[in-house]
Amino acid sequence: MTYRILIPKKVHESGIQLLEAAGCEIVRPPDTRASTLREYAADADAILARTEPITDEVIEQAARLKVIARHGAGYDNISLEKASEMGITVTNVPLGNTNAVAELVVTLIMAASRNLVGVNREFAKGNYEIRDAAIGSEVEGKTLGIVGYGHIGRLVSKKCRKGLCMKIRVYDPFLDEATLENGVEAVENLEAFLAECDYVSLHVPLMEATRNMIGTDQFRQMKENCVLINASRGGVVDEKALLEALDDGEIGMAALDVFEEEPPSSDHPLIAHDRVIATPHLGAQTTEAMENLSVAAAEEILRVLSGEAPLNRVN
Ligand SMILES: NC(=O)C1=CN([C@@H]2O[C@H](COP(=O)(O)OP(=O)(O)OC[C@H]3O[C@@H](n4cnc5c(N)ncnc54)[C@H](O)[C@@H]3O)[C@@H](O)[C@H]2O)C=CC1
Ligand SMILES: CC(=O)C(=O)O
Repeated sequence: MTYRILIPKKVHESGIQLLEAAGCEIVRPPDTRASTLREYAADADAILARTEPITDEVIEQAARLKVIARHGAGYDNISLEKASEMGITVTNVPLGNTNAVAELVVTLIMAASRNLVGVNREFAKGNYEIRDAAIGSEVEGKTLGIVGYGHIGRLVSKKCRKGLCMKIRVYDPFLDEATLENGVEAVENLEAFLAECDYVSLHVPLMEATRNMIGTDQFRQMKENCVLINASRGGVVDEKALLEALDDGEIGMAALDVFEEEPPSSDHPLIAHDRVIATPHLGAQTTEAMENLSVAAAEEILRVLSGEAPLNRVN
C-alpha cells in the first residue's frame, strides 16, 4: 500500500527522501487555507505540519489519517482534542531546533543591547553621526530573566551565563529544581522576578495559562529599560499592551520573533517600531535545524505507519 503524506509547507529535502525511499507519495497542496487542507487531508495517511493551523475542520473528515507529525517543538497549531478523538497520533520534535532558537535569542539580546538594527537603519540613510547617539549598554553582569526553563530556556540560560557572563533568574512554576544549573536562581513570584530583570526572554508553550501572560500589569512591573525577547509564541504577549508599554516608556525595547497572527499584517505597528527588532519566526530557520526537523518528523511518520510507537507523542 502506498501511503499519502500531506506536506503543506516547504521542508528540508532529506525528510522527503526518507519518505519516498519508504514508498510514500508526497502530496503538496497549493496553499494552506483550512478549506484546501481539509480537501487534501481527506485521503492522506499522514501530515507533516509546520506552523499552518491543523484545525478540527482540517482533520474531521480525514478518515485515513493516522499521524500528524509536527516539524518542531510547539504544537499549539494542532487540534489535539480532535486528533485524539479520531485516534490520530500527534508527535513533535522536542530538540531539533533548540540550539537554533537559543542562538537567535543570544543574537537578539546582543542586537538590542547596541540597538544594532536602529543604528543600521540610520547609517544606511547616510547618518554616520548616529554613532554619537548610539550609546548601548553591556550585557555582562546584567540580569536575564527566563520565563519557562525547558529545553530552550535552559540552553539560553547556559549560553548567556557562560558565554555572556549574565546573571540568570528563572520563572517556571513547574520547575524541576534538579535541572537548575549552579548560579541560576529561581524566583517564585512573577512580579518580583520581572522587577529584577534587565532582559526577559519568554520560552513557554502557548496554552490557556500562558496566553497574554505578559500584559499591562507585567510591563508596569518591569524596569523602564528592560528588553523583552519573545521567541516562543506571539499569543504569550498582549501585543496592544506591549505597544503601549514601549510608547509610554515603561520598557526599553522588544525583540520579537513571533506574532499573535502569522504572518502579521504589513502595517503591524510593532514591526516598524523604532524600539523593536522584529524577525519573521526565524527561530528554527538554520540549515542544521531544518534538516533535523524534517528527518525526525519523517521518521515519526514512518514509525506510526509501520505500527511502531513514535518517540515523541504529545496526545
Ligand atoms: N521561534 C521559534 O522558531 C520557536 C519557538 N518555539 C516555542 O518555544 C516554546 C518552548 O520550547 P521548549 O523549550 O522546547 O519547550 P519545553 O516544553 O521544553 O519547555 C517549556 C517550559 O515552559 C514551562 N512553563 C509552562 N507553563 C509555564 C508558565 N505558566 N509559566 C512559566 N513557565 C511555564 C514548562 O514548565 C517548561 O519548563 C515551544 O512551545 C514553542 O512554542 C520552539 C521552537 C522554535
Ligand atoms: C518552529 C517552531 O516554532 C517550533 O518548533 O515550535
